[in-house]
Amino acid sequence: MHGLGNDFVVIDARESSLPAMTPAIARALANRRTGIGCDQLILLQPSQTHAFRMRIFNADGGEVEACGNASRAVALLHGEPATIETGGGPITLEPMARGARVDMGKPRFEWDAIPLAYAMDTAAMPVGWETLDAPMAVNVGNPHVIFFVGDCDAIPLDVLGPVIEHDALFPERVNVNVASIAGPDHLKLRVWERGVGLTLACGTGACATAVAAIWRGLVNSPVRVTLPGGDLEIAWERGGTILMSGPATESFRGSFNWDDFASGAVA
Ligand SMILES: N[C@@H](CCC[C@H](N)C(=O)O)C(=O)O
Repeated sequence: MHGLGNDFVVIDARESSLPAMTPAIARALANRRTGIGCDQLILLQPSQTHAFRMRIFNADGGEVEACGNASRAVALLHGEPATIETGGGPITLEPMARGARVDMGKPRFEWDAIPLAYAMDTAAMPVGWETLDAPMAVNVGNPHVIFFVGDCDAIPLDVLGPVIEHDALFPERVNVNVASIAGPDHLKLRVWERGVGLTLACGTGACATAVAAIWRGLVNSPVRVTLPGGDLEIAWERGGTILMSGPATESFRGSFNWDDFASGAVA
């Protein structure tokens, strides 16, 4: 499945049992040369507390807390409204024609909730990397840092993204967003995703960037966020939860031999 070109292998194990997923197996499945190939591996499993549980593994094999685009894809797959469990907290899915609306929960702004390595004002961080400075950090289930720039297409995100992702300021690493204000209700955004790299779209990046722009009074809610893969609409009022709406697509259904990946036969 994919959301705006951010693509996923979704394994539906809600009614079947699987051997334990490991970072090595996730990495092997995500490998575009020798595996199936995806930005994120999504594993659906039973939940004790909610309709089901969505686990997310980045292409580097690391398990993470949230994925906005996959949430819409999973809403489409599930086909009816549901509140589900994720590592970043419960989220509510509402499928729509060719996509979904997702209540992503409340953003967090405390420095230790991002998390950062030490205390600072997360709304105007006194830090910078080359031409990028004074970002805002927001946790929307997963950690994001957001830079507002004149022209986000002019930023060498392929160079600065990995440097910022791995900076010691971010003990759990970070997703790096560069955004430009395209109008009072419109943002343009590019994202360097933690554990993946440049992607065509990042749903949580769009949520975090919209929240940061609304917080700073740069745009109104709802705001259209244009990513390289297409558009999302994000609505957020101070104190409230984030509503994300946009498309999702099922590309194909298939099967694979688990043992090929588990044994290391497929790197
Ligand atoms: N593509 C995702 C975000 C996936 C997780 C992220 N790379 C992280 O490490 O937190 C999205 O659509 O939100």
